[in-house]
Amino acid sequence: MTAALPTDFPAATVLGYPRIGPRRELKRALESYWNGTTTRDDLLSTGRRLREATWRRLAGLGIAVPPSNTFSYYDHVLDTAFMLDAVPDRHRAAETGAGAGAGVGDGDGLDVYFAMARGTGTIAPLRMTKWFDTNYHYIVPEIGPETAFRLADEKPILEAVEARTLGIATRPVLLGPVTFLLLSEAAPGSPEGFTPLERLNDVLDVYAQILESLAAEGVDWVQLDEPALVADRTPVELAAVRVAYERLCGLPDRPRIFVSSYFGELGEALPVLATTPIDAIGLDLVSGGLPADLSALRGKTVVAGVVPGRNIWRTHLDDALNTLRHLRHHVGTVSVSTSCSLLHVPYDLDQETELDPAVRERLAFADQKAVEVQTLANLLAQAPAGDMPAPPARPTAPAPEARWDDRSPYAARAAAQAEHLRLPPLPITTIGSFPQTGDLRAARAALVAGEIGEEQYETQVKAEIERSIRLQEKLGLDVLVHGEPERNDMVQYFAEHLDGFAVSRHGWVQSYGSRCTRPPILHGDVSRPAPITARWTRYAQSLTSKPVKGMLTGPVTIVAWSFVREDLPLPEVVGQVADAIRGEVADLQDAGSTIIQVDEPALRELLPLRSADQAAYLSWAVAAYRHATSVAADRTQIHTHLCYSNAAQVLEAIDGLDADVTTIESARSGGRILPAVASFSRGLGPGVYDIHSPRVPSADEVTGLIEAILAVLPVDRAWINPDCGLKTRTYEQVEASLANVVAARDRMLVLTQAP
Ligand code: MET
Ligand SMILES: [Zn+2]
Repeated sequence: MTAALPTDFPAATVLGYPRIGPRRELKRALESYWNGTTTRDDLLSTGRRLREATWRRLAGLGIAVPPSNTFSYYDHVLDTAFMLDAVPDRHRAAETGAGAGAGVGDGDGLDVYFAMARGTGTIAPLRMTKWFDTNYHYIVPEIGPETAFRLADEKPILEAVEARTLGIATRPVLLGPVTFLLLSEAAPGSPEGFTPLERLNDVLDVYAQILESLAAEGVDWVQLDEPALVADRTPVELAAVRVAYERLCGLPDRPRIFVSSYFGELGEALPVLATTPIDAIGLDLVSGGLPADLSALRGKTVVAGVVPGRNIWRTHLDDALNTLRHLRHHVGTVSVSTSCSLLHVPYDLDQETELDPAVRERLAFADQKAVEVQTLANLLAQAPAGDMPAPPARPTAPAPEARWDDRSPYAARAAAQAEHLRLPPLPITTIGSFPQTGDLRAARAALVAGEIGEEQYETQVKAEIERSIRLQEKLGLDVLVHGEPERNDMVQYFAEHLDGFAVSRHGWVQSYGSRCTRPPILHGDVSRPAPITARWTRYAQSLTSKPVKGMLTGPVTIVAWSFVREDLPLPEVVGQVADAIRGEVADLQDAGSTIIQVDEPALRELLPLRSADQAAYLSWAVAAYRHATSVAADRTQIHTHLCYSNAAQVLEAIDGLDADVTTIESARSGGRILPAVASFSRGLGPGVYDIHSPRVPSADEVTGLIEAILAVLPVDRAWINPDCGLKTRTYEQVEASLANVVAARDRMLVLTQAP
């Protein structure tokens, strides 16, 4: 069957939509499936219901042809790897009798799929890392010279058919082949110098097959997402773009091809893409400006991303309309869309009945953005033809001058701290949070609902602090934490206690798999009306003679994980938050804390995608951190913590934070960061326990990781700790794992101190 004559691209569209469910239904369905309380059929039917609700909702809001295949049981990059059968051998073993041809689309392959995402009792998962400069994490596929690609999962086709059965025509969304390969890493054992992009032609065979099947199902348009093209790309990579789209466009029977780019400007990739025969091209006109030369786009449908897809402020409709009119004048055919998928914003502002109306009226969530897109398409249709000067680009603020009071040189601080703290060699610490028990979550919900009072809640928080302190003492850890039981989330907690922030009730966005965060809304000037954390740390310290670390979230991370006002330059907003955190450092120190940790796990996340912009960012980000921490006296030991990041890219900046001790995720990626951090001149704790998985590492395994650390770091600067906080684990897992960490460290000490 050949596709019917394809129709024009819809006048208004969104590039994607949240998938976790308006009430996080998918989160619940996944977690209960994983812990065995519900069946696979329960999970599959939740998936079906959420997809149907999405398509109906978008159609109801005026999005005539909503996107499909934007749903995922875990992550869309993982879906793509699975679809292509890029399944590492170690995960194939997790197959529970489903046999070859089992997909996620039909549910048969779910166990292998989840093994890739989360590991099993014995098999390590694939690596996970941040999706461009967002707080969403994707699973990193492993591709080798031998990976045998084939169409193993028909999910994109099944979803399009599923929607059509409901009477809704959709536009299937696929991760583009070039971005897929650029985000993949070489499978272990690949020859030196191999890059996954070398496998482009084989991957294209499968994409060709999918496009042909979609055409046969009567699909008019397919969307191929190529966000990797907004970062710096080599000539070889740009040539791959040409190869990919000439090949796919050359298929005799195919849907029309829309290539969307987002998170920045296409730059030198634009002329390459524009000279392939693709039918439509998507530009993110929120994070980037209009291309200087619009003539290259003539003859294509330009899908103009003028409605911000990843923040929650209303669109400036006048500016957006002017951009659209200018674009239409110069290129001809223009459709209106969001700047990127709406995956990164919450569902519906109408659910937020408790928000301050003055803040609320400035906001738009996913559903409101769909309406904005539709509104703009109508305004554009009514607007007379003719040129319109495009609104001037938002001025980029000059980076503020880096200012902080320097602490003494590290050697002097280290001596003062050694004298004061008297820690054993290879000290063991944790990253801050201890398991958030069901009881605690229930108590917090009861407090919010007014069912229990502050006092009762506080009693329960104190009981949790005591429980974690007792456990840490029993296990023999050296630097304790209070466990953060009073914090719902490491950013939201601070937002709730600082002026200038609002918090939403249902504003969840997916972070990874079933995990969501509820980013606070930073809408005004930030200040600290009263001290926040010192009293909890002081209480924990009253229970033990071991040092208890004070625990703070850094200014960059607080801003990175919030929705941030647009009317002030980002460095200025971060500077305001740094001031508030500096106040907390001072308070903790005054309350007797000898060790204070200021976490910056999001340091790399805000790193601009283009290398030309990176140095300026790193300099103001580092300055903010140093401003926040430099109030510490020499003998106060400052720790920082980073995770989820490809930290290698920002090592110099991490060093520039000048923290006395840096703890960093490492176990999850098998210690591959170690060679790069060996040059660190201060204390360093590469993680020896991957807390993302329920697995308990054996003492032997941890010993191996400590050995690898000591191969690159001197004993007197090495710290032993997990990869990240323990809040997502159970007490049982944590106790068993940390006991093995202590056993491994003790074994190592005997070895290193043997004569
Ligand atoms: C994502 S980094 C987490 C750091 C925080 N202190 C915790 O342990 O939860
Ligand atoms: Zn972390």
